[in-house]
Amino acid sequence: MTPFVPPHKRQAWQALQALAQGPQPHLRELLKSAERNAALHASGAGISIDYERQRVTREVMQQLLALADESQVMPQAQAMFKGEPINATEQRAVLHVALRGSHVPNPPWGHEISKQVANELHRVCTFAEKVREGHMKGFGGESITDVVNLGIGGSDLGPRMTTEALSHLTRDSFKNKVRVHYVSNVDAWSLYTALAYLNPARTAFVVQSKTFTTQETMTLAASAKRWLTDGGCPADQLGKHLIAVTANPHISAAQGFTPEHTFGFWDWVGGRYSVWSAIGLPLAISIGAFAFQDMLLGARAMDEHFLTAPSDQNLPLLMALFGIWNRNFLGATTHNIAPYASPLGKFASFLQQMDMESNGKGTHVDGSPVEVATAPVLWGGLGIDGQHAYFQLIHQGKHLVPMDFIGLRTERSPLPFAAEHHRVVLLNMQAQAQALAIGRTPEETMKELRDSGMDEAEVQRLAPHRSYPGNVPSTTIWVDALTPRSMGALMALYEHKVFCQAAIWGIHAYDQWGVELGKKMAKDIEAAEAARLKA
Ligand SMILES: O=P(O)(O)OC[C@H]1O[C@](O)(CO)[C@@H](O)[C@@H]1O
Repeated sequence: MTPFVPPHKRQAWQALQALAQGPQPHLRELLKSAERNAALHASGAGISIDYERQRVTREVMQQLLALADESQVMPQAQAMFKGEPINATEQRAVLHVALRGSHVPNPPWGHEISKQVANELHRVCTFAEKVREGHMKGFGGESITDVVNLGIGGSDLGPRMTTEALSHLTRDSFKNKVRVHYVSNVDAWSLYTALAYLNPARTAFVVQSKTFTTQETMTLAASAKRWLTDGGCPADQLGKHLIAVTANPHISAAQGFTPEHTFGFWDWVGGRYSVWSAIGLPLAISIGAFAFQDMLLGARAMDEHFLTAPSDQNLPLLMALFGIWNRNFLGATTHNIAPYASPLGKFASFLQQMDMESNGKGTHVDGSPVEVATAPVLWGGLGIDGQHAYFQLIHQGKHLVPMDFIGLRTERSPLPFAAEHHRVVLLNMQAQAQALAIGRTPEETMKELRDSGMDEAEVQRLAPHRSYPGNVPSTTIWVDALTPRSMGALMALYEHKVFCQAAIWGIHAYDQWGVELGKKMAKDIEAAEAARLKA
């Protein structure tokens, strides 16, 4: 690879700047070309994207793709898949992709890693099935019926989000006798409300922490042990109720977690990319080992698509490029994620960590300050609910908010009238995308008001309030149906999008030094307080 050049010094970046400063056709104009619209679609791994509502002309697309080339995005991706230490500030490889490819012949990351991954995956899946079948017994010999996940950030958001997205698939499963709960917040109410109706004799805790030093999680784990002993569990039987998932098993072992209840992963798995590892254990308990492995296969399918699809058909790369165009050239400071499928209610929260903890950076890989914008503020939630809450701002406010609409082509809920619900959901999604894109001019508004019989003075008074500037860019992401496989592909799509953007911005996506200062200060305050009490 050639020496690092900051993004704004690259030829394609400068060409894009010139294009952005020139006359920009409104989406209303761009969308008139049926030929253009027909070309702006791509698909792979069971997912397709429609991007005719991005504010891109042929010239812009050419330069965006040239920028990806000039930024050596794909050689950087190959370096990641080969296990090169691309997380340079922590001197680590970044191999979450290996977690879903242990079956791949001749893996670029090497057979040894695949072997380790396959072994641990086997342990996780076997254990998850044992719990689901009621063979995990508590101190009184009764089966465990409730599993409480204690973890935060990447040790919570991935399994929590996917459990909500996919557990409906297993609701009727005769095998699953176990409910899974999640507690991330160290606020006592959070633990109290999760435990209020649980029976200590039938409850197990999965303490998930890559480091096994996170203060919030360790505080929750200590209280969980206390709750168990207060509930009658003899101290020497606590191990029956405690499971550790960590990359630091020597720390969990020192705290009494047994080897058979300890599941490992590796320092080359970033917390926010760890749901594919043993961190997925509560999800596997919830949806079953088979479905969990299916999710891994979906992610692997997206990995293959990412590595092999040509640039102009490559979903993660295209989504990264639209993000760069909107952020760096059209000046959007935020980005909204709007799933139109209620099981994806926590998807935006999951992506917030993935995107903002990865790319909320201000230093280039060579240590120089970044002079262009990096990750936008990513936010969102279920589109249907957003329509009746914050979409007002997106339609008429002063922020430009590019959007990802996520829709399901088929919906499989067992309600007999589900098709009617799905129809209403999808027509709303399509209407919002179109309304945001084309808007409604004052002239069109006046005509509509006049046609409704309104008198002219009222037409003049109301038209400015009832017009819409439009020109809000969006991508519509179509998922065939919500299954473990498509979920895996969708998550991996965003992971690689984040990777591509970091590769173009020239920043490290896989460290998170920004979160450390606050942690250190909390420790300093704690130490000062302890010293004051001792004095
Ligand atoms: O799994 P751990 O080590 O408890 O860390 C939890 C989370 O905390 C962070 O380090 C941020 O503080 C995240 O990156 C991570 O996912």
